[in-house]
Amino acid sequence: MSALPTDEFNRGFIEESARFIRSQVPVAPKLLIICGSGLGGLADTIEKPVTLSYDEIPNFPQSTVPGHAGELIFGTLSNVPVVCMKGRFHYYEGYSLQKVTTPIRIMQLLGIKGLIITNAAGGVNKAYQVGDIMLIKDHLNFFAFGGQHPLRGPNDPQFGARFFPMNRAYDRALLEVGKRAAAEVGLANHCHEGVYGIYSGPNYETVAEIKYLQLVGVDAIGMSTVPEVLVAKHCGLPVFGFSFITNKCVDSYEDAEEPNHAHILDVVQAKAKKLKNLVIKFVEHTSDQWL
Ligand SMILES: O=P(O)(O)O[C@H]1O[C@H](CO)[C@@H](O)[C@H]1O
Ligand code: HPA
Repeated sequence: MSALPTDEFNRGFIEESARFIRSQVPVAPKLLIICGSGLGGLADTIEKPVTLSYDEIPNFPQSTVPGHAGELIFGTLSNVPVVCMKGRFHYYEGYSLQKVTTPIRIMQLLGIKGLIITNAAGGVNKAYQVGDIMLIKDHLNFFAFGGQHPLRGPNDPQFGARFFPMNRAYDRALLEVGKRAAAEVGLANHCHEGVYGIYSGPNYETVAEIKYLQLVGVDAIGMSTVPEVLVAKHCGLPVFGFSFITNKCVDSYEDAEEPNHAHILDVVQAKAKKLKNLVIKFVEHTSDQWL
């Protein structure tokens, strides 16, 4: 009989990874920070860092995308024990949605109390400019409309309930803190609240697809984040997320501009310091919640 995709998502499998990490890391993390494409520099701000390479950890997926180093960085930020994932996994890499999201479950077993999730995304909303940030207030999960879900298969009630709400997936109070933190680091005029849409990739969108996304209310489009947020919400973790707008999506046949991953990484690099400061401020303002 062929294995269910959930075989790689079950408790025994994930516990093996968690046990290994516990044996290597002096302090259990309270907060997980997932770094989007090129955003690995967010981990530079972590104090007393301890690095584990993904290839050392049993059952952990491997990063295959440029701009995703493939390392876990443990340490503290504003006295909060954190772990930063320098490198996330995407469905287009060939991983199942279960595999893409196993790190969330592993970190939940290690005791995290919340998730900060980041990504590089294309600006679908015409008002968004390259270099802006969008605090994620909601998402459109096109995978789910097609019946693809990381939680398809037997439910493990020790992680969460079979059926669970997503209408407040992106914590409203944390979003307000994010807004305040953005203003404090000088991003007030470059900060939006919006809806993230997931596209499978690996190609960027066609003009017709961008026009469709504009119609259905997507503000920024990327190829990640949604699966991780689903699994985080399933196990009860509050989520704060932001997209960094690396390119304006092309919605006209007259426009010869083409999105390009190397360029996207350069754009992130240019704003890296402000984004780091944003995360530092956010953790500073919310530290009591995680300890
Ligand atoms: O979502 P992150 O991992 O930031 O990466 C984004 O950047 C890549 C495309 O340039 C895609 O993987 C897209 O999802
Ligand atoms: N589309 C999809 N994913 C992306 C984009 C985009 O325009 N920019 C960065 N990640």
